[in-house]
Amino acid sequence: MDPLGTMHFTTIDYVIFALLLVASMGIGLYYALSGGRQRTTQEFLLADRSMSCLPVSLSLIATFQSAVAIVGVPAEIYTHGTQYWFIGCAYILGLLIPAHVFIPVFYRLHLTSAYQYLELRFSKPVRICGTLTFIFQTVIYMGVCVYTPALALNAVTGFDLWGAVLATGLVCTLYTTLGGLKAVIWTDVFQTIVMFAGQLAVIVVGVQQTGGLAEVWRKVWEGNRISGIDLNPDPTERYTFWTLGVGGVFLMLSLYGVNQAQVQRYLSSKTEREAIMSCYMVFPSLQVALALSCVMGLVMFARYCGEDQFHKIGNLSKNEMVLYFVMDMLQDIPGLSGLFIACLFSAALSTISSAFNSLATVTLEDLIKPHCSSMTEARATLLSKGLACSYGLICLAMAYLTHLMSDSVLQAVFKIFGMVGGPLLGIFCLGMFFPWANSTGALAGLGSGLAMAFWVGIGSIVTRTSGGSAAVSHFNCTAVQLSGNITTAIGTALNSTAVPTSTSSQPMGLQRFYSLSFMWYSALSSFTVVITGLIVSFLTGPMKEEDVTPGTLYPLLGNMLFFVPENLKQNLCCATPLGHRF
Ligand SMILES: O=C(O)CCCC[C@@H]1SC[C@@H]2NC(=O)N[C@@H]21
Ligand code: NA
Repeated sequence: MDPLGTMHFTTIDYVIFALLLVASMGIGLYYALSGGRQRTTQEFLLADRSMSCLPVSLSLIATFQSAVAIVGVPAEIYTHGTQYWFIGCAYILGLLIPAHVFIPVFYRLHLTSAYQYLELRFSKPVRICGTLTFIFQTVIYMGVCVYTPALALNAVTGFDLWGAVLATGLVCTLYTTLGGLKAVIWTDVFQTIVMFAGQLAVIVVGVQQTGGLAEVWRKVWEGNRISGIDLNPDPTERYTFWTLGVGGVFLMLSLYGVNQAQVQRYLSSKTEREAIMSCYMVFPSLQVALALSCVMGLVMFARYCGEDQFHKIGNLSKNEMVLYFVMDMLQDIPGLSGLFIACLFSAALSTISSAFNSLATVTLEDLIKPHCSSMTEARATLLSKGLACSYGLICLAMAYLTHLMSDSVLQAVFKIFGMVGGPLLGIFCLGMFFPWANSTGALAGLGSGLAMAFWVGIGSIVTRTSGGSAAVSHFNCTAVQLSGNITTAIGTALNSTAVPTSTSSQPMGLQRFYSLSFMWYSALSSFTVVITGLIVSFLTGPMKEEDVTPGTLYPLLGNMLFFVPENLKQNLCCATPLGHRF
């Protein structure tokens, strides 16, 4: 094992990587030539609303489990310990609320695009703004998802960067354009299995090569990587139980509650019950995905924390050192490094294919169809295929911009979701829970939410203080004092990889605002939307409940007071309109 760039793939590794691409293409072709042969938008965009909960739930996971998590989470655990694992607590409410609030409303309105809701509840301009916001968020996100695996691979194995980006982008564009949502969902199922297998392989081999479970646990424990629950209420602390467990709920709601890619999967289910079941089934698999990536970070720590190992990865970027670790573990076992490469690209493919398909859906449904209602079904389907294809090419261009991103892609993605997904969550909540909200209020709300989010987000990037630059903890995992020169080596390495330790004097005023943890962006921006939306609605004449389109309100109060008898609720304020019992 000598320095970087000399890790070679054997033929079998390339074969496994090629097999992943061929299998994905095969599924795409199968759905292009079977069933209705993708001749209607109902089939191309919604899989004929015939899906059952198992494939939908695996596709829901795959959509927001990209190479960013596969590479970024282990790097996070390695450098800062297991505090991040507490995001698992956000999955409970983060999936229960979508299952019992958002899915029933969207499913009973029989929508195709989530943003049709905004026109039904408010007006067409609100729908257009929602759609454009979603397109902006998704185009940036998928650029990061394509670039991350290719960049990390290239740095560690010399794997041709643009060859990988092109191969991934083109194969993905092809099978998404050919096979529609059915192909995207079933390739997601296949790719999720490959993702889990690849991570498991690294963990098993890593534990075995680091001296077994007991040895790994001892090193991890002595290297204080196991973080206890951090109840620090300071909102500028990057990851605490509050930023992850509570801030994370808003992040999950913006993704699993109102994001078009996920809503489309709920709508493709054959019944509302199947859609709700798929949301429930996401919970265990998402916990497994989180556990795999966290354990991978712990095994990586145990492997390299020793004084004799650290020099190998001391000067690598976070993402590169994860790939180095993987290649270090799997290099000598034929095919396993190919399996992990397939795992990395499965993560990327399953995310960007969902992005292409959802982008094509909203562009057709929200931006094109309303202006040419006379379009025939065949033309509409052809157009949605053309859209999926053109979004694929845009994605490759976005991939190029991504290498400007900050070192931690995980952090960059959380910021994108917080800054753009948060305001979208806010506008849907404004519509569903507040009957008085009108479309002027909704537009003002969305605008203020985006302004607030971009103010804190850009501010944090400009002043490079997003979420308080936590000090990088020490790497020694043995109680034994390190000999002089090695300590220097570790110290030097730390300086090159360490983020500047948080300044002793707490930042004040605006500086403190900019150092708000990015995990609070979703909550902050969605609250801004709701509060501004309500104020502007009351100022411009609030709507009356009877004027609101039926089925677009979620009787929050009515359902919270489920224990109050119906007749009493009738003459109170918040009767649950019969037939809309959620
Ligand atoms: O694309 C990625 O993998 C990074 C984004 C992660 C999005 C959120 S984080 C909580 C939930 N768990 C996941 O695996 N994805 C979503
Ligand atoms: Na994915």
